Amino acid sequence: MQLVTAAEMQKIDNYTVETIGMPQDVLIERAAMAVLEVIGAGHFNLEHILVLAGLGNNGADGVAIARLLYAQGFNVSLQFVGNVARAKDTVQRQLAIIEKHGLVRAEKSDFNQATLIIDAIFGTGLNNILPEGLQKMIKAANHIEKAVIAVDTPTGIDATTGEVRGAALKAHTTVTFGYNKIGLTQKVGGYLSGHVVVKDIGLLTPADMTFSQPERLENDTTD
Ligand SMILES: NC(=O)C1=CN([C@@H]2O[C@H](COP(=O)(O)OP(=O)(O)OC[C@H]3O[C@@H](n4cnc5c(N)ncnc54)[C@H](O)[C@@H]3O)[C@@H](O)[C@H]2O)[C@@H](O)CC1
Ligand SMILES: [K+]
Repeated sequence: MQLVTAAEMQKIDNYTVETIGMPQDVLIERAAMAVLEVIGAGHFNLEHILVLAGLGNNGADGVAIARLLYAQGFNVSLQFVGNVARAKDTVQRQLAIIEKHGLVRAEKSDFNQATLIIDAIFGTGLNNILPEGLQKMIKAANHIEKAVIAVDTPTGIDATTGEVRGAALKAHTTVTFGYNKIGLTQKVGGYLSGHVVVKDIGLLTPADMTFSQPERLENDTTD
């Protein structure tokens, strides 16, 4: 299996979108569909699904996931973390769709009511310690031990090193896109990611791509 750093994943994302010309919204839709597959295949309690979304592409995946769940008739709440006015274009486009679709954003989340939490706050774009308010929220969410599915990476885990950036939302399952990330296999990140499922969403790798960590065979147990 090939493991990648956050920077390598960003290079692959950029190549797919900028060089190949795959629309980002297509990748977001495929990412959301991949997460729905994992939700459907698991034994999660789907009575009340809470989607926590950030302001970048990880958040855009989250809005698309909430929309697909809503369209299937699930009881879903979508809550943003951060000021939506500052969200990336990809998020704004997803928001414009759900507005017409009828899914209303929740102003405040009730963790106690949720039977499943979808973590789409930060993914491979995480580059700093989490804001203090978010750290508090994450610690409170970890405390009540709800089932969490992380989108691409658990929020707060550095995808390259597996270190916790202030606080991290513990996942039961992490659905990661394209390649598994080194940080989801090492240190605390390995534990907090739970069961990691790698999903193909149509990302394309440049032919001359080099990776910092050599590919390992599935049954290779050497370090
Ligand atoms: N780029 C693409 O083409 C695709 C990206 N995808 C998703 O997009 C994610 C990466 O998206 P982004 O690069 O937009 O990044 P994120 O959505 O992970 O983060 C959003 C932004 O938050 C800011 N940020 C980082 N750390 C912060 C901190 N500690 N406190 C406050 N703000 C902080 C950064 O400006 C970052 O770009 C992936 O994990 C994946 O889920 C998928 O939708 C597939 C396609
Ligand atoms: K996430």
